[in-house]
Amino acid sequence: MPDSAPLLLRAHALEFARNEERLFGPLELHVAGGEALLIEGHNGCGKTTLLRVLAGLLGGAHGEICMAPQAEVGPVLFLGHLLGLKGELSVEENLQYAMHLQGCRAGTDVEACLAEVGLQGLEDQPARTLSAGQRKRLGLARMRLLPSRLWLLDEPFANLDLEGIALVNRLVERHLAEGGGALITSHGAYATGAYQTRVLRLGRLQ
Ligand SMILES: Nc1ncnc2c1ncn2[C@@H]1O[C@H](COP(=O)(O)OP(=O)(O)OP(=O)(O)O)[C@@H](O)[C@H]1O
Repeated sequence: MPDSAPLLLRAHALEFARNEERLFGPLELHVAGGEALLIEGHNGCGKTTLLRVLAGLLGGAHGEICMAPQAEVGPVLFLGHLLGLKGELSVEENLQYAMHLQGCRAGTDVEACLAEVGLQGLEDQPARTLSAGQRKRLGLARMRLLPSRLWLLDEPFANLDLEGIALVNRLVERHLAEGGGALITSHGAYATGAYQTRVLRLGRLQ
């Protein structure tokens, strides 16, 4: 990473406990523009919990989390197991709704994002009728569409076929090339792309 790359996220002495039992930490981590941090570890080691804490979706952690100002880098994008899609809205309406709330990345639009993830032709289909892999692809289209510089991706490869896994890697690579950053959880069953810059292994650093 160039020294001048802006820091998107930094956590210092970050710890999380449940029922007085420590799940992870204390951790040090940071992600700058152009970087991907892969968070690895076995099932149940706390990867999703860490991402939810960083996204501000789960309270109760100790330590410091510093985010780049939203005015500069847009809202944080969190892609979780629950994709936050509206089942009664169509594929296209889901993206239009998200864009209405959060805006659009420069140089793209709903149609281009749907084509990019292979959902062209399904624009009018209600999201609730999509397969698990198609739903994940719609989540990826939204990820590409919104103007967020920081991506928090929880198991983005789950439910995808091989071509879908390559698609995730392509989208991340392009995001980094455009100055974005990403934290990506994985239990190690999938190959990440050449973009991977650093690995944080939960369950070993503690
Ligand atoms: N809401 C909750 N209440 C109580 N315990 C929870 C809750 N959510 C997660 N846990 C527990 O916290 C631990 C970490 O869960 P987490 O989902 O963060 O793990 P993970 O590393 O993402 O796992 P996986 O690879 O299976 O997705 C697990 O033991 C889980 O049972």
